[in-house]
Amino acid sequence: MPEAPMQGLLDVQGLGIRFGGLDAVKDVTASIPAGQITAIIGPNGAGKSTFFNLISGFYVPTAGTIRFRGEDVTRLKTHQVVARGVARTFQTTTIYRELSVLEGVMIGHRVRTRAGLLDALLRTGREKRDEDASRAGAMRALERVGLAPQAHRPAGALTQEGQKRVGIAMALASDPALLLLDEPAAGMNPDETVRLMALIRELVQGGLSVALVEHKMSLVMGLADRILVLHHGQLIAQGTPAEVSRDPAVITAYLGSHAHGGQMGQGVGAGHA
Ligand SMILES: Nc1ncnc2c1ncn2[C@@H]1O[C@H](COP(=O)(O)OP(=O)(O)OP(=O)(O)O)[C@@H](O)[C@H]1O
Repeated sequence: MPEAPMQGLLDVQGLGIRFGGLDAVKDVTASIPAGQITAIIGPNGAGKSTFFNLISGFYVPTAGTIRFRGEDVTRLKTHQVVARGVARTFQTTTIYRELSVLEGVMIGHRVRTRAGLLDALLRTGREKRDEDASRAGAMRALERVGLAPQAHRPAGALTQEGQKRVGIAMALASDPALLLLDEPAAGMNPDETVRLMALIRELVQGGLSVALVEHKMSLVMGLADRILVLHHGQLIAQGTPAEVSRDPAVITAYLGSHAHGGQMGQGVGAGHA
């Protein structure tokens, strides 16, 4: 496959990580463009989560480079990557049920950025100094996900959909340029999924760039501008949803995967692209 031109918001070159004898991600060269929605897909065990953990600074690669806005961020720690404008959500968000939604977003954000959990909970000097800025950032983030009116409710009182939005607000509170969403639609019903897609589109229209890992093909095909397809840790295809869904290598990869063959098969045949 020809190498992708290095002109994205985030570029990876020859990216790889080995666990023991296994190449979970191998020699991936790709770009995540600015102002678009990029989906990372692939059958079970393809390396999607690992790729995500690499580009968000949770894992240090054993090969290759990661550049964000042209800067080499390959070996930076997670909070340094966040500070440069990359933030991620998690499949399951830890909600502090007794705290207000606003406090939860503030703490969730701080834990992943500068102050540690103890700083945040014990309100050390550093925590207090930054609290006002943090509160304002958290409030802006809640506005962006439509939760401002619920800011002072206990987080545990929100619906599951509301709690998912809290997870997105936690990531947005650091005001990222690139938002990484880890299976955002997991556990959502079709109506909730449609509302989530509308929210992601709104965020992108507001200037954010988004990359997501997602199993739900209806969401991927209906939302993504660009798709990267991983299989056995390697990039086997990239392109628009229409291009990727008729790519023979992609179809073969999914058909060969017992767990997800049917799912991708429906996506390909149902004309979502
Ligand atoms: N920390 C780790 N240590 C050892 N092996 C790992 C680790 N993380 C992932 N792997 C292995 O790397 C491969 C890729 O896993 P990964 O979770 O990235 O795939 P995935 O595409 O996200 O899968 P799924 O769709 O099932 O979530 C798998 O074989 C997995 O067992």
